[in-house]
Amino acid sequence: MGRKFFVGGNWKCNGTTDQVEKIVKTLNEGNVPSSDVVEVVVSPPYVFLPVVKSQLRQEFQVAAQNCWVKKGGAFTGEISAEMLVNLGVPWVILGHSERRALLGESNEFVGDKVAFALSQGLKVIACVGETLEEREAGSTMDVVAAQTKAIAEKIKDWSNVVLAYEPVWAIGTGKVATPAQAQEVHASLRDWVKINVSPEVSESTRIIYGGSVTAANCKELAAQPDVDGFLVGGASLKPEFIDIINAAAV
Ligand SMILES: O=C[C@H](O)COP(=O)(O)O
Repeated sequence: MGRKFFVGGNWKCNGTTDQVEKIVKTLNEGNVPSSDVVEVVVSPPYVFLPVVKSQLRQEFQVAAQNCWVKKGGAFTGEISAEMLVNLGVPWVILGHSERRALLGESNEFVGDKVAFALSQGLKVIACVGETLEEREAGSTMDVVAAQTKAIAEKIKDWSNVVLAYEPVWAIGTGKVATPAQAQEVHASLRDWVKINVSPEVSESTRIIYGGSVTAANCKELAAQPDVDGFLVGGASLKPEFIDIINAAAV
């Protein structure tokens, strides 16, 4: 199949310069598989991107946690895709559920952002996932499909996209999806992409899981055939992130 395992660390809105440098030191000293085996991307807050990029071991990459939906200009407080490219930041996380829920980002807005970021040369970690209410109502796959469709309608080339399935009820709650729950949604999502985009894109696109991933649960999740990696929040700030990077290594 050849989908390289992908581990993203989303630091969210955390850190001081000292803390960030400490995390980078831990990452730099960690024993991890070669970048041929695992792709590692860490996502500090915007303001720390330059320092992290300059200090981080070369085989690890950085991602921004968001970017503006179109070309920069009179958009106070926003950061444009062109600026990230200019800084040499290769990746951006888009559509994270915290932004969807707290900042009202709609499926369509996220689709537009993904399309614009790709057009500028960024690689995108695009997040989808259902709330607890939606899961309990049995609409998990409808929600995930609608979020993915809004992206699929706006892009043609999926080679620079990683899909992150992050059930909202599992984010920061310690309530991780079981390996079977994660596999079920990942397989359905891969199927959706096969039918609605193409079999090739479905085969090659990495679908990673996010939501209370820790050193303790990552191996079992990583063993699922359609789990191609992780997007880690809380645990990416801790030394156990190194264990998570090693999750797929046998
Ligand atoms: O982007 C990462 C996710 O929101 C997961 O966060 P968490 O690992 O703290 O649950």
